[in-house]
Amino acid sequence: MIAAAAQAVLYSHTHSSSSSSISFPLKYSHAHLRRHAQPVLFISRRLNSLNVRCCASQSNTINKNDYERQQRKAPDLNTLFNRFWKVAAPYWFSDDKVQARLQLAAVFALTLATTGISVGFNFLGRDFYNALANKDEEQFTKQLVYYLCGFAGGIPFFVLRDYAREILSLRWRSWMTSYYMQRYLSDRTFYKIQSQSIIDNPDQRIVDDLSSFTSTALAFSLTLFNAAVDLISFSNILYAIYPPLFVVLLLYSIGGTAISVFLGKGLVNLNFLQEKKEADFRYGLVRVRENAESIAFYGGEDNELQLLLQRFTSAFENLTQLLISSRNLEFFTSGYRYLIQILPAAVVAPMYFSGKIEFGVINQSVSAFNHILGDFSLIVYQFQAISAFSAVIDRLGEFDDVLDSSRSNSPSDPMEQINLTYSYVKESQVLDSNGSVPANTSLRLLDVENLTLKTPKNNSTLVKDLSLMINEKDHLLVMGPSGSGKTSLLRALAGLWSTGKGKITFYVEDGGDAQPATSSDVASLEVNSANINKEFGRPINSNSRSVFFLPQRPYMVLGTLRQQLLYPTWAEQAILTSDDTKPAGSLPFLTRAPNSENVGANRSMPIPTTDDLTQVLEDVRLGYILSRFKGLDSVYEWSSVLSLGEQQRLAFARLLLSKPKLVLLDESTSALDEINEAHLYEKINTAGITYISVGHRRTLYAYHGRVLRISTADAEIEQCNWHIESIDRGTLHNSLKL
Ligand SMILES: Nc1ncnc2c1ncn2[C@@H]1O[C@H](COP(=O)(O)OP(=O)(O)OP(=O)(O)O)[C@@H](O)[C@H]1O
Repeated sequence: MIAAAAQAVLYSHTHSSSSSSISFPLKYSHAHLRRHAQPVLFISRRLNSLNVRCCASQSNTINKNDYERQQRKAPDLNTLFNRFWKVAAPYWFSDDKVQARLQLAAVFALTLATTGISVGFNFLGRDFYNALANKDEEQFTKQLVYYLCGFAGGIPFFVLRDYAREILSLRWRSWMTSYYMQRYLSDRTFYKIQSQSIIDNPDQRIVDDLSSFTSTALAFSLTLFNAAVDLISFSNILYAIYPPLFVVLLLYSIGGTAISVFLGKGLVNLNFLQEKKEADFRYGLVRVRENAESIAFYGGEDNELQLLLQRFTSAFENLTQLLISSRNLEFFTSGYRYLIQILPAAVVAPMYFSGKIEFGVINQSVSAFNHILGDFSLIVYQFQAISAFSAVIDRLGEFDDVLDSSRSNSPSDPMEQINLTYSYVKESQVLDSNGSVPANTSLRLLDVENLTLKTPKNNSTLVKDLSLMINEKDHLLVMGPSGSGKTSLLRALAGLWSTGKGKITFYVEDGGDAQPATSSDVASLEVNSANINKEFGRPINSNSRSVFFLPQRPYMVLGTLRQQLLYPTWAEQAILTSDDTKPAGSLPFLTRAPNSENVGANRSMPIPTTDDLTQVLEDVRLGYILSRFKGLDSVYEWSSVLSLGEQQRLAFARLLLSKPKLVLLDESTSALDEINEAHLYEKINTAGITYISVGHRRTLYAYHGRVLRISTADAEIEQCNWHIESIDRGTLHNSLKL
C-alpha cells in the first residue's frame, strides 16, 4: 500500500503539468471554464423557459460581439512584454523593495530545493522498482524507509514554497492596489475616465486584474525558473539513459507547441472581452442597487432585467466562444499529455528486452522524460492560462497608460487650455502709503478673464469670452436656459473641465501676515501664480478656508453622520483608527508618504467638536435627525435614509463648518422649500461666505447682488453669449411679482 502511495506521489510529480506543482491561478483557465459550463447552460435553459423578449437584442448582441472581436486587435508580443514590465517593475524598485526582494529570493530558494527533492525522488523510484523487480526484500525495505524519510523531509518544502509564494503575491498585490488607487484618485483621473468614457471598468481592473496579475506573474516566473532548473537536472539523466530519447522529446515538444499556438491564437482576445463583459454585467447590478428607489418609482424592473440579461447574454456569448476555442485546444493537449505516458517506455523497451537496462530504468526514464517534456511544453500545457494572463497584462497596461497620461496631461497648444491658478493672499490688508485703508478695500476672490469654455470631447462652445470679477460679499447668480452651460462654468471654475481658453484666478488665503489682493497688487500676484499653482494643486474643498463647491446632488460618504459632516475638510481625521494615529485604510506594512497635494490642506483648522456638529445641525434645521438616527456615530446608507432636501441641508452644514471665503453652489437648494432656502442663504451670508449660485428660481434674486445670464451659444455667431445685470430692488420686485 505504501508503495502504491509512493508511486502515486511520484506520478503526481512526474505528470504534473509544467513539471512542478505550481499552477496558474487565472480565472479562465480550463478548470474555470469547466466549472462555469454548468451555470451557463442552466441560465441558457432559463432564458429559453422565460421566453425572454430580447431575441432581437440578443442577435444585436451577437453581432456586437463579433464586431467587438474583430475590432479589438490582439496586442503583439513586444507590446505585451513592454506592458508587463511597465506594470510589474515599480513594486520591485519601491519603498518595499528590500522586503520584496528578500521574500522573492526565499521563494526561489524553496523552489530550487523542491526541484532537488524531485531529482532525489527520481533516483529513489528507480532503486525502489529495481528492488521490487529483483524480489530483493531487504533492499526493498531499505528503499521503503528511504522513501518515507524522503516524504517527511521533502513535503514541507513543497508546502512552504507555495505558502511563501502566496504571501509575497499578497504583499505585491497590496502595494499595487494602493499604488493604482492613489493614481486613480489623484488629479481627478477617476472623473476624467468616467466623464469621457476613456476605458471600461477601472474598478474591475483594480480589484480582479491586479490580483490575477500578481499571483500569475509570480507563479509564471517560478514556473519558468523551475523549468530551467528541471531541464538541467533531468536532461543529464535522460541523456545518460538513451540519447535518441532526447531527440524524440525535442521533436515532440516543438511540434506540440506550434500546434497549440495555432489552435489557441484567438484566446487572448476572447479572454480580454470576457473580463470586460463580466465587469459590465456586475456594474449593471451595482447600478440597480444604487438606484433602487428611482427604478422602483419608475417601475423600471422589466427594463433593468432586459438590460442585465443583455449584458449577461453578451458575456455568455463570449464565454461560449471561449469554451469552443478551449475545447479545440483541449482535444489536442489531452492527446499530447496522454501519449507521453507510454512514449518513453515504448522507445526504451527494446533495450530492456535485450537486457541492456534494468526494469527500474524504464520508470526513471518515464519520470525524467515527463519532467523535461513538461519544461519544454509550458506553452502547450498553459496556453489557456497564458492567454488569460496576456489579457490581464493588456488591460492593466492600458489602465496604467491612462493613469500616466492623465498625470502628464500637457496640451500640445497651451493657448487651447484654460489657465486656472490659485494665488496666495494674506489675511489682512495693506495700508496706503499715508497709513489709511485704501478705498478699494474689498478683498478680491476670483477673476475670470476672457474665458471661452468648450465641452471636453466634441469641443462645442458653451461660453464665449467671459470676463468677470468677484469680490468679497459680491454674490453672483448664474442663470440661463437648460443646457446653456451653467454647471459647466462651475466645472471650469472647479478645474474639472479645462477645454477652451482664458484665465481663471482664485485668490486664496494662506493665513499669514498682511497683504491685500486689491487691484493695485494683482500684477505681482499673477507673477507668483505659476509657482503657487504647482505647489498647491487643488485648494477647492480641500482648502476649505478659500473655495468650496457644492454639487446639486450632495455626495453622501459611507459611514457615520459625523463623517458626513466632516467631509471633505476633515475627511482624513474622520477615519482615524481608534489609536488616532493611523488612518483605518492604511496597510500594515506599507508606509506611504502622504499625498503632497493634500498636505497642509486643513492644518490650520481644528476639527469640530461634537457640540459644534450638533449646533451646525440645528443651524440648518436638521437637529431632529440626531435622535432619529441615534446620535452622530451610527452608520446608515445616508443617501437612502435622508430626503434630497435633507441631504442638501447637510451639505450646507458642511459648508458652515468649513467657512470658506467663496462657495460655488450648483442648484444646491433646488430640493428645498423657499423658507428653508432663505434660511440657508441667510446663514451663509452671516458666516461671511461669498457665493456664486447656479439656479433657475426667481426667489434666488433676493440673496444675490448681480446676475450673470448665459444664453445657449450659437456656433455661427461670434458675439459673447452672456451679460451681467445688477439686481436692484426694482428688478427684484418685478421678478417676484411675475
Ligand atoms: N461630459 C460631457 N461631455 C460633453 N458634453 C457634455 C458633458 N456634460 C455635459 N455636456 C453638455 O454640455 C452642455 C451644458 O451642460 P450643463 O450641465 O453645463 O448645462 P446647464 O446649463 O447646467 O443645464 P441645466 O440647467 O439643465 O442643469 C449640455 O449641452 C450638455 O449636454
